[in-house]
Amino acid sequence: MEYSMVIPAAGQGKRMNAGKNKQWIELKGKPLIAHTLSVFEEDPWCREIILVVNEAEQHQFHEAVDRFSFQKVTKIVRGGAERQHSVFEGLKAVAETDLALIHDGARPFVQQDSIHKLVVKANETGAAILAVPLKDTVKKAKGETVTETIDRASLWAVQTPQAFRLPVVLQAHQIAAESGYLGTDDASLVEQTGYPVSIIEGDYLNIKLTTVHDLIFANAILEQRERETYDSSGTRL
Ligand SMILES: Nc1ccn([C@@H]2O[C@H](COP(=O)(O)OP(=O)(O)OP(=O)(O)O)[C@@H](O)[C@H]2O)c(=O)n1
Ligand SMILES: C[C@](O)(CO)[C@H](O)COP(=O)(O)O
Repeated sequence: MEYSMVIPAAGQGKRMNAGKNKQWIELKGKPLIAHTLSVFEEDPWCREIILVVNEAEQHQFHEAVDRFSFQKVTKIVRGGAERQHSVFEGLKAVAETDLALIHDGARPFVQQDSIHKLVVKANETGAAILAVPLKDTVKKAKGETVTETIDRASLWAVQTPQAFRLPVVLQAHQIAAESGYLGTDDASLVEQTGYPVSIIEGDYLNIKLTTVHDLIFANAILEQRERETYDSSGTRL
């Protein structure tokens, strides 16, 4: 089962407050975006990657793709003001394919088994997302006063990749662009069309690096994975 991958990386990383696009923050000596691209470069099911970047950094992204030899990056396209606009530009650049996946450039830790479970489901249903059950209680508030506690039994923390038959997600983006609807994920646009979206339980380690605190978790995850890959004598397992 093959898929095309759209990776939006055209944000500014404002909440990270690093003074640059967080995609260039180095983890173990490698830029964040390179960690994310490696996942799909190494996935045999991934047939092409469309990288969506901001205009000011196009050259920098081309350099990174060459430096790390990301052969599957077939196009680097310009994003837009919002994540949704960037994704739409990426989808328009996808070559004819059955399945299009969309994955945040800021999520470097998604693992192949989660991706493949998602792809199998999306092949069946036409639309599927990765998510994890919420672990915290969620409340609504008006100012500093709680107004409602939401039953968390049916709540999920949504991740990416999100996987869709290409015509389904392209049409949803087209409709949203015409109506001015702005969603925080691509599945919400598909839901707006009435198309059912399936959930596949993912992995809590598939975090999105958004604020500086997430870098602590990121380095801990990398340390843990290194320990799993090498034994105490430094021999690769
Ligand atoms: N106009 C935008 C905004 C976001 N993204 C991408 O969408 C992913 C998820 O967005 P987010 O984590 O919010 O990244 P930023 O928008 O860069 O962060 P911030 O909101 O803190 O500025 C990121 O890989 C980001 O680069 C994008 O391609 N185009
Ligand atoms: C798409 C997403 O990662 C799903 O949780 C999330 O909505 C992206 O939000 P952001 O504010 O654009 O990072």
